[in-house]
Amino acid sequence: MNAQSQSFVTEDGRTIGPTVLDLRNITLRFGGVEAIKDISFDIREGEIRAIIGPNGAGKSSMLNVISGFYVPQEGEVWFRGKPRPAMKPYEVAQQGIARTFQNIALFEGMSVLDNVMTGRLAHMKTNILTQALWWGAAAREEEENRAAVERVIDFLEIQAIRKTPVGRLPYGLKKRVELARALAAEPSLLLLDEPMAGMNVEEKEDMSRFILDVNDEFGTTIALIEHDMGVVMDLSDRVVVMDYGRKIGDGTPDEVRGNQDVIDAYLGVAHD
Ligand SMILES: Nc1ncnc2c1ncn2[C@@H]1O[C@H](COP(=O)(O)OP(=O)(O)OP(=O)(O)O)[C@@H](O)[C@H]1O
Repeated sequence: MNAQSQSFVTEDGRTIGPTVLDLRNITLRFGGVEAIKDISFDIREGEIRAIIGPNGAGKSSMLNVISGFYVPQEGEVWFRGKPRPAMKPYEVAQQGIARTFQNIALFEGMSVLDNVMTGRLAHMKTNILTQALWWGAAAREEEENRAAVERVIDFLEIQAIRKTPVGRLPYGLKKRVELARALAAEPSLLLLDEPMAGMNVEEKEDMSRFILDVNDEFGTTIALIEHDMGVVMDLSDRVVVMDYGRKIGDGTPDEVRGNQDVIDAYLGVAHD
């Protein structure tokens, strides 16, 4: 058994499983700009893994590599023990990876329920032809999709707004609906791009609780980008720190807090 297939226990007694996603020597360029420079790190089953760093460090680019939106020029993405070929984002979604976006990407004119329902697209197997030929399968699938969506709506406590058009909701609730849509896909790996951005303290507390509950109840592995250091350090099992496209730190919140490169580059400026 190699190190990547072993489990370990975190500082607060949580068991983290084997490696789900292994990023190996990833380099991503946009023309002359190297957004990611030779970065390697892994994400393990059941953990909450944060990616932090100053503006422009390359965090969103990294999340886009993981979600299949960008294909790196160098390096490999290994998923569940196999190198992942270049894939379309919907193929990545079919592998059980779902995400939310830095700038909310919902259908503003549609109801909360319909928005969350779009999260089931990766699960929809029947097409118009099979629906016409075989009503039974289509009806069963529709029922499963509805049930999954209702579970998520209950879990995230958004029953009261299920019929409300998303455009009428306050910002914090929109972020929660976006999380609901990602969860409706029943992902095994959930990617959250700044889930607390623009939220007030109360909304951040709610979102933190939901993220922890998702991880706890469904065992969902979570990778998140977040600027609020308090939130990151409270939520995460392990943290990767990026700066100017490079990885400058990787470890538990305590290890990262004590890393001089991180203090110099980032934490030191904002936090004592
Ligand atoms: N589509 C793109 N085309 C060209 N350059 C890009 C593109 N996306 C990102 N970059 C550049 O890559 C670098 C990393 O950007 P990225 O958005 O990944 O950083 P970030 O850490 O997520 O920043 P922030 O915290 O501000 O969101 C930046 O120099 C950015 O200008």
